[in-house]
Amino acid sequence: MGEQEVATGSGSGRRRLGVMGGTFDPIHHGHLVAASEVASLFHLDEVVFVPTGQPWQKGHKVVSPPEDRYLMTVIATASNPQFSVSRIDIDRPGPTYTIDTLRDLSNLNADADLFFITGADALSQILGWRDASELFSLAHFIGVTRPGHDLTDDGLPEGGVSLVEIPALAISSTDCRARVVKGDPVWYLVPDGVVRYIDKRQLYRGE
Ligand SMILES: Nc1ncnc2c1ncn2[C@@H]1O[C@H](COP(=O)(O)OP(=O)(O)OP(=O)(O)O)[C@@H](O)[C@H]1O
Ligand SMILES: O=C(O)c1ccc[n+]([C@@H]2O[C@H](COP(=O)([O-])O)[C@@H](O)[C@H]2O)c1
Repeated sequence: MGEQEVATGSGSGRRRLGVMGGTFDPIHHGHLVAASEVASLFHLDEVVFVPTGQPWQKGHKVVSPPEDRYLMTVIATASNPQFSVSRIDIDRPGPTYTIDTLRDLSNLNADADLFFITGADALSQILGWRDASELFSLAHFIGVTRPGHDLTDDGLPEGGVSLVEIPALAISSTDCRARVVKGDPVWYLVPDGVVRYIDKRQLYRGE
């Protein structure tokens, strides 16, 4: 894709599918704003949220069951007709690698160009991901600003990555979990339905 086509899709006639991968433990407004901003800036037709199955780089941390993270993602995205959620990573056995996510999504969406959305922190780790050099042939990567992290495409293939500034939300899942442990509110950091779901399932209480 040329620069103009990346930005607007002009001339390709193909569907433009955003992919927002994450552990989403829990999903919060930082994730949702990132997806919404990129959808608007890059004229995406849809953004599919893909909760990880087994996030291998978070192996040292306790991660909530995939089904809980999937359901919170469904609850958080349900009201936006442009957003959907995929089970592909939670249904695939073994550790989750983005190379598999993108291969599966491109097989399922042969009519679409893929745009993988990632925060500045994740983007800076990408060269350590499995089959990193192949990732850029399957999707265009869009790195978004995140408070506390430098956004850079140093070392990444030219033309394979776009960097965009989005409204700064200093929210992390780590902080949301810590707040629940302390009994502090997570209202307005995560969608209302996610606050209720965390409470109903008593998530993060034992950490
Ligand atoms: N506040 C935010 N602003 C922009 N991007 C974000 C923000 N929070 C998360 N992201 C991006 O969303 C994707 C999924 O993130 P993830 O589910 O690991 O959330 P997290 O808040 O980083 O979680 P944790 O604190 O548990 O590491 C990553 O690409 C991450 O960089
Ligand atoms: O492919 C990899 O090796 C790889 C390593 C770490 C993270 N990722 C992906 O990056 C996205 C954000 O991951 P995380 O762990 O920050 O929630 C998510 O889609 C992960 O599957 C991918």
